[in-house]
Amino acid sequence: MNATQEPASGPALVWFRDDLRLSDQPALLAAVDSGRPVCCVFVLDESSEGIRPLGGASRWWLHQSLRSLADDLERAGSGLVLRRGPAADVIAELVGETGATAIHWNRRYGEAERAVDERIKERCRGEGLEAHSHNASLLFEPWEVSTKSGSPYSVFTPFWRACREQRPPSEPLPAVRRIDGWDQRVPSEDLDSWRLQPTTPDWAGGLRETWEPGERGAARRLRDMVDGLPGYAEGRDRPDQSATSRLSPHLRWGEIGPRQVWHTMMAADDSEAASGFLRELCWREFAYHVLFHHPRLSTENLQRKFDAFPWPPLDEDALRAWQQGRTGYPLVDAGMRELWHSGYMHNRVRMVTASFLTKNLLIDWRIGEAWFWDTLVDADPANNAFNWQWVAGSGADASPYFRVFNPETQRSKFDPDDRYVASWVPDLGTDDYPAPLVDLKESREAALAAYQQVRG
Ligand SMILES: Cc1cc2nc3c(=O)[nH]c(=O)nc-3n(C[C@H](O)[C@H](O)[C@H](O)COP(=O)(O)OP(=O)(O)OC[C@H]3O[C@@H](n4cnc5c(N)ncnc54)[C@H](O)[C@@H]3O)c2cc1C
Repeated sequence: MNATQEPASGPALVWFRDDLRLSDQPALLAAVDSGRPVCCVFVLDESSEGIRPLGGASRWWLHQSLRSLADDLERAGSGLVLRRGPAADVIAELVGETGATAIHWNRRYGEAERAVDERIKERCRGEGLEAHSHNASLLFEPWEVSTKSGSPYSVFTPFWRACREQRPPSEPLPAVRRIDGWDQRVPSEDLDSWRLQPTTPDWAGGLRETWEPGERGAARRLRDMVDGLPGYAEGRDRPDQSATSRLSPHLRWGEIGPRQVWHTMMAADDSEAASGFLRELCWREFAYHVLFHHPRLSTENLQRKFDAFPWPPLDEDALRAWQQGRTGYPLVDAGMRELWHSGYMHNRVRMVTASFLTKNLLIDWRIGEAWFWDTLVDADPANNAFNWQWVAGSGADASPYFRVFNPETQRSKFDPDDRYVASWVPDLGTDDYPAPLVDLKESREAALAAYQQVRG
């Protein structure tokens, strides 16, 4: 960074990350309120140590979301500078190029991301620049909720109770409508040159027809959810109904913040239904709480005794059948095909497909987590690994090891008329549909025998 710049003359940098919105956007609002001109930037960082590369569906989403953010910023009076590279170096270069005197960002909670932020903060301190971090993506930050003895929660229900007993999450901040944008041009890369979208083959048709990435799409989903709130409690477990919000990718990229969701729901007429919905939203908070305290969540068993789990050698054919939705179990296949087509899968079906992979096929949960990471539009650093470990039994407040979801029982319970299955598995009942890959009873018993070895 160039310490010879006149301190007061430079802009405030706003570094966008998982917070691609203009409303309830503390970093942006603080920069605007500081009275300095504002230079908005997004850095595609695929090379800092420990940063996990984005999956394919997330890359697609990010492309659309950045386009939408750039349009919204332009309407408000600012450009969006796009750069690629190790974030700490890129931000340092930008400070040098613009003479920025302050940097604002919203906090992230992964270990590698925090290390990058810390490096930048240290540099700023050394050079007399202001570095301000804010909370945009959680209701309660991981260090704000703890047990009476001061330790992190490892069980959800007391965590949820503690969240409710805390002061309510603060009100969302007003949307930024006018930005005094930094008018001296700095080079920006072309979004298309980042190749976040597939070209040939173009597998994103299903994503395009299903989603509207960006802040407007997120607000629309929230409005629809308020209208659908009365049906949530009963319908949320039913993949054949559209009872859930589908806010997850919007929350993942911060096109909407949880404070906005919380307060909108609290203002809704049906407080009981709202509370049921907010409980689910707090699973997201809990996953981040766990990620913060167990940074290797996507690679290490939370319960270390599971390190001794006797995973057999990987059966590549079985894995491929699961990925392609050709296991011969219609609910599993419907979920995996929905995922491939739309980048989404209903929560109940995620649990069933994950249980089938880890327990009926005895394939390591990390392999399933990686597939979801690549294919989900909501692939989330906390929620994905947290839930995989929950299903596998190795995680926090996890499903007990002996709980093996039976995909046929789940199908008759949660998709009683086969409407969901029929919409994704049109070949069911034809000669093209595969025979069952494994016997449910035998594979369940094999799983239980393997799990017995790590009980203790
Ligand atoms: C194996 C597996 C992997 C998963 N991977 C992800 C992931 O990568 N990203 C992700 O956002 N969710 C993940 N989930 C959690 C859950 O399936 C999705 O959040 C939910 O299906 C999103 O749909 P929705 O927005 O309509 O949910 P709604 O029912 O409308 O819930 C509202 C919001 O609450 C949060 N939420 C709901 N359920 C959970 C949960 N079990 N854990 C954490 N947060 C929750 C989400 O942010 C969601 O958008 C996973 C679940 C399983 C079983």
